[in-house]
Amino acid sequence: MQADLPRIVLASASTARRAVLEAAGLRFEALPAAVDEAEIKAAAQAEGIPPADAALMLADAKAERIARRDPEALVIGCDQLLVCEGVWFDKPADLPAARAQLQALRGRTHDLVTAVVCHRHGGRVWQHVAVPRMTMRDFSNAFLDAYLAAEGEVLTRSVGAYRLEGLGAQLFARIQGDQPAILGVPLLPLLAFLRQHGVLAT
Ligand SMILES: Nc1nc2c(ncn2[C@@H]2O[C@H](COP(=O)(O)OP(=O)(O)OP(=O)(O)O)[C@@H](O)[C@H]2O)c(=O)[nH]1
Repeated sequence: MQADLPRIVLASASTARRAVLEAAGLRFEALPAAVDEAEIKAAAQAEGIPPADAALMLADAKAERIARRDPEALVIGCDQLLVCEGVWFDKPADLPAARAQLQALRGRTHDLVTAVVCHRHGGRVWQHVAVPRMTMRDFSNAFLDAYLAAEGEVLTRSVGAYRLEGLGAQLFARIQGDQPAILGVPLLPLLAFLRQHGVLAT
């Protein structure tokens, strides 16, 4: 790698996001951004801010937090909101909450409003929002309990209380959108920006 390329930092604690970018061959450092997401989400909803703008606000907050430490770095921030029939869902606190959330989502269609931003030299230099649309089967409680038992606590790290890249695929009747965006990173638009920004080989 040439010496003058910027350091890339992913402002995220998400193991799925990290895995998507590592698998795509990106070399970066992952640093979690200590941002009060719940507070920003609650304020955005109270002000009637649309989900895509709220997700961008959250992604900006994470990127800004990390970018302050090194203005030269290219900092990637992401955020994903789940919206089902106007209701915003969050990562479930525990397995019982995951069960309740999956019961609320089954037999319905929800959007994963997925924002990614890049910050450098003190400001946002790029942004993108992808909105995969997920239609869940009306699966049985027996199926649901078997799924929760098979996956366990890891489901509390996902906004939908599922992992598509595994057994979770059996929860769905239809998926509109690409898998990296569903896992939390609109990958191809981000890679295109990084090439255009001279960070990746063309
Ligand atoms: N493994 C997996 N994770 C998913 C899936 N769908 C959503 N997620 C995760 O759900 C989380 C969305 O919540 P966010 O608040 O955007 O991210 P986070 O986990 O808090 O991580 P930060 O980037 O540090 O905010 C992300 O970690 C996504 O990777 C999926 O199908 N599989």
